[in-house]
Amino acid sequence: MSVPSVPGPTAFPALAVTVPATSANLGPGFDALGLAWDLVDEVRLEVADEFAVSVTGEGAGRVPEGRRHLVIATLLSGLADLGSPVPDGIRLSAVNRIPHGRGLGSSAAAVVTGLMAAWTWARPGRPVDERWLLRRARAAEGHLDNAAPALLGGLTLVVPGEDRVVRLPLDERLMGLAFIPDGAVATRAARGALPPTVPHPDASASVACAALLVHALQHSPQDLLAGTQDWLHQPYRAPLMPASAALLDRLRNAGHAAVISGAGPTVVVLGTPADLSGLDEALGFRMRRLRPAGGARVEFAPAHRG
Ligand SMILES: Nc1ncnc2c1ncn2[C@@H]1O[C@H](COP(=O)(O)OP(=O)(O)O)[C@@H](O)[C@H]1O
Ligand SMILES: N[C@@H](CCOP(=O)(O)O)C(=O)O
Repeated sequence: MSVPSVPGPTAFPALAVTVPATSANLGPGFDALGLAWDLVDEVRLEVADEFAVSVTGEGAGRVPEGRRHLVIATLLSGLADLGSPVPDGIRLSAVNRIPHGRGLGSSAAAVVTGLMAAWTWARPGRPVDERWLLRRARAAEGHLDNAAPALLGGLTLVVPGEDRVVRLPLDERLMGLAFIPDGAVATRAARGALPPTVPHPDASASVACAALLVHALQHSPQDLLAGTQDWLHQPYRAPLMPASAALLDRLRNAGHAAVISGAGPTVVVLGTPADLSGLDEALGFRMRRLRPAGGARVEFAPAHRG
């Protein structure tokens, strides 16, 4: 079946999409909890005669160009899924701030960007269908704990077995401090390091910690250290990121609620401004203060000139 071509570029207004970085897992909430941060990718998209990609910042010169660029590939598959005409070309220009392969949800941000644009082009004026977007994001990513906060902002919980998400309140004092290493670890490789089963005591301790973590994030920062213990993924991934694992241990032994962000290798310390003050630089890591942020936004943009 051939896809109908578009009547003309004016059918697809130029779009500006912003999507935040995210920390998935947050310790014991593997594939379930996620938090959006004020570190944002900005992408401008418009229909053109061919596929053209221009990236500044993170991933510049390294991400695939043309149809294989993750935002464009997701946008095209989203349009096709919605039964929309698919353009012959797209011009994408991106200002990327989310580092790639560091556990801060860059790929989920790219997927959410493409899906938000697809929805806006295919269903102009209609509020985004959250279930559709989450279903497509799960198909692309395999898990929803990054895409959910990237879409909705704040703290989110993925409902098990469903393409549904609950947005949770967050203590207003909560902040993060990221230690971002120079080297990347692909999420796919980090998922490959996980065992098929875990001991029952580890699973039951994780349930208690995940529940305590939600309580701590909502009302009780003093419980963050106890609530961020993890037995499900961080220990198994430590050999892939020894410097991050060592930093994690050092910070936790000093009483800080440090976790591996997503699949790593970034380490994020959660806490109030007072909890995070006085934390020192770590060799081989750059530090970035993070504040919780809102979710994805899409706006009409002026057409490209020249
Ligand atoms: N903004 C982007 N534009 C194009 N490709 C991207 C973008 N962000 C991520 N990617 C792709 O996703 C890969 C990183 O994904 P992943 O291993 O899941 O790590 P992360 O923890 O950063 O999401 C990059 O190497 C790149 O191929
Ligand atoms: N739950 C996932 C989260 C991956 O997050 P990312 O930011 O590293 O892509 C996992 O732990 O595999």
